[in-house]
Amino acid sequence: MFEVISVDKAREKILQYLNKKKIEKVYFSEALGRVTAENIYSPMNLPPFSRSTVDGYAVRSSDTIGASESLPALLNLKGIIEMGKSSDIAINSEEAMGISTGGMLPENADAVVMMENTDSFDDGSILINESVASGENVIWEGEDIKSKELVLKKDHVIREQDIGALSALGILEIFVYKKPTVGIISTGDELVSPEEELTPGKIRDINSWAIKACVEKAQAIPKFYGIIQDEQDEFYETLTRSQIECDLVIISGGSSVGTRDLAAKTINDLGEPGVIFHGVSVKPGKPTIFGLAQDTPIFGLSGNPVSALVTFDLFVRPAIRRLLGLKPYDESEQVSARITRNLSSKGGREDYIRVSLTRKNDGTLEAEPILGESGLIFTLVEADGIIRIPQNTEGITAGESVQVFKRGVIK
Ligand SMILES: Nc1nc2c(c(=O)[nH]1)N[C@H]1C(S)=C(S)[C@@H](COP(=O)(O)OP(=O)(O)OC[C@H]3O[C@@H](n4cnc5c(N)ncnc54)[C@H](O)[C@@H]3O)O[C@H]1N2
Ligand code: MOO
Repeated sequence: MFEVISVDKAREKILQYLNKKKIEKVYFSEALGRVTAENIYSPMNLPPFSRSTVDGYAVRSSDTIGASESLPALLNLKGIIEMGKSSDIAINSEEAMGISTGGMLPENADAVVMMENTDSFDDGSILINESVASGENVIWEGEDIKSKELVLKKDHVIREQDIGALSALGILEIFVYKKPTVGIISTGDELVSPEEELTPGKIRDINSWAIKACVEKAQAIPKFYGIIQDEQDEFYETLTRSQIECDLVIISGGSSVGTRDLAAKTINDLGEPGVIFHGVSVKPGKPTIFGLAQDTPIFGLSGNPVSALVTFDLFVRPAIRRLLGLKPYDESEQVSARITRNLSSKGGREDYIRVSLTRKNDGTLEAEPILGESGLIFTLVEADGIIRIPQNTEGITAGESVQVFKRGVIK
């Protein structure tokens, strides 16, 4: 039998071995949610020229001193600045030019008077009914960011606005941490693929597909290695191939200690350091394995689909997030809710209970436990999340507030 360690210890050990992030270049518009692997500096001033923030007249502010509705300043209209065109005209003393919001300020102008604060006089001149200060209604060249200034720091998670900023600066390619390729192996003589007809004793493969979806959701790239039989040579050959081709490998099934359970043995057969731990004091997911073959992290998850998915969240997702340069645990994935029933738990073990969530009229959430064996995928289909009963408690009482790890979108 295996020796179990706590969930915290298991997570600590996993992260200890996951410190080799790879880097790749991506097109800026594909970078949402990725993490910068370099400091990015601006190649230019933004805006590249001083711009008006209103529709009106570009002026020299000194020409408007003391102007008011009762005593307007009369300025000569030198023309109109067209949008998207460079203005090489300069204004001189007592001159103004028509300008639109975003238009390029003519040379010598340092302010813009809003249209509504002017009156037309004749074709060639305009009355200015207010005085404007230097810089009023203007964004100066480089006011947003200056050439060589830091745009995005290394280890920054790229958001929508960052992509807009990269576009503004014409920064087309950036270095980010590489999306890990994750090998997925399902094991078991009883498994067939979803297209196949079932014959007695067979079941369709759940884990390959559910884990593939988990991997995609975690922003990594899944790579299927199919269903392999509980047979040593095939297992060894597939694991060797996947360990070479992938950044991380997930095996489901064969994690326990039965004679057919080949995962731990095969990970050890692949060489040093082999299995790092086998067995975690958690339900479901007790037989979880973590090991390394030639530096490639390998997870052996239980064949029971609910265990496989719960332990993916607990152990594999933090590992993938680490390789992507993200913080291993994302607290935004949790919400608080009130539990509707008493739940007991064996001390010395963390229990994860599936729950369905209901939004009450007062806006709070209620969590209803869904009990059942970890082989029952529909207990997870009906669930909106999972709650944790900590290792050193004997349960939770109805009405208590609990943290729910979301497994889906809360309606
Ligand atoms: N004598 C003991 N037996 C078991 C123990 C134990 O402590 N002593 N632990 C049980 C627990 S808890 C778990 S969890 C499982 C772990 O088993 P394995 O990881 O070795 O997985 P398998 O035996 O291969 O499969 C378990 C179960 O899941 C089904 N399965 C497997 N793969 C898939 C798949 N891809 N899609 C759908 N279903 C799958 C498989 O048919 C089995 O029913 O061990 C218990 N036994
Ligand atoms: O530890 Mo098992 O994962 O309860 O089904």
